[in-house]
Amino acid sequence: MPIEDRDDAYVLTHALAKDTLSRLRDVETTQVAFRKGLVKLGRICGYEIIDGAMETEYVSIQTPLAETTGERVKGLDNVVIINVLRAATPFVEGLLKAFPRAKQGVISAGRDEEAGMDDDGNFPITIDYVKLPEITEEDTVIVADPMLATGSTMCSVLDHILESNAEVDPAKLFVLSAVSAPDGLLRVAEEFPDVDLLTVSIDDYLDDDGYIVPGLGDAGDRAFRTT
Ligand SMILES: O=P(O)(O)OC[C@H]1O[C@H](OP(=O)(O)OP(=O)(O)O)[C@H](O)[C@@H]1O
Ligand SMILES: O=c1cc[nH]c(=O)[nH]1
Ligand SMILES: [Mg+2]
Repeated sequence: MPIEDRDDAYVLTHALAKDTLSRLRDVETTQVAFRKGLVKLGRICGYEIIDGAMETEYVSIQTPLAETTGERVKGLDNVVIINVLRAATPFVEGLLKAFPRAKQGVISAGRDEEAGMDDDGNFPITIDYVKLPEITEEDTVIVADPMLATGSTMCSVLDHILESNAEVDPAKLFVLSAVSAPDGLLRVAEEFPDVDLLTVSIDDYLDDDGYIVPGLGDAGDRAFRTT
């Protein structure tokens, strides 16, 4: 089974996802390789979500030689992908290879690193820009952000998504990350019990600056070559 239920989250265990994440973790990985790795990981995660969480239906097909029965994935037109700027941009580029017809939303969210974490381990979050598509009851919504650390960003993002769609519950709501910290998973699960958390790795802990250890450093800085 490529998706394991680990209590805190569902973990995507595809060997290529682990391989790709290991390359992303390496401090020697260059900006270009890092960005390409996030794209690749997004594509693998997309395929795994299709395999593990979406249904198929039988369809009748006429090949050049005979009539036969084929299988198609249901609901691919009812997928919404939310890109949490900025680090999710290459990750979402990969996801879109699996869900090319997805509706897309964008939320620009940043941790106030200067203010730092408060005593409860949360960061102040600045949300600058929100543009979301309409979300319907048939939709599978995937909120993508490669890093889930304290969970402060994701909780703010989910507040915005759910407030802007207060009348409608989507069929499924996934939070997809590459690397998660136990604290962040717990916080999102407590505040949003109806959300399914998907991740490639649950790492060990957060350091005093709110970085995931062992983690991969600052995903936005590594992908965009800022410091
Ligand atoms: O769980 P949290 O403690 O909120 O941390 C996770 C957030 O931190 C990073 O974004 P950052 O604020 O560095 O913005 P960036 O993507 O522009 O680099 C990351 O992409 C997440 O959005
Ligand atoms: O470890 C972390 C934590 C937050 N954001 C990142 O990019 N990395
Ligand atoms: Mg960053």
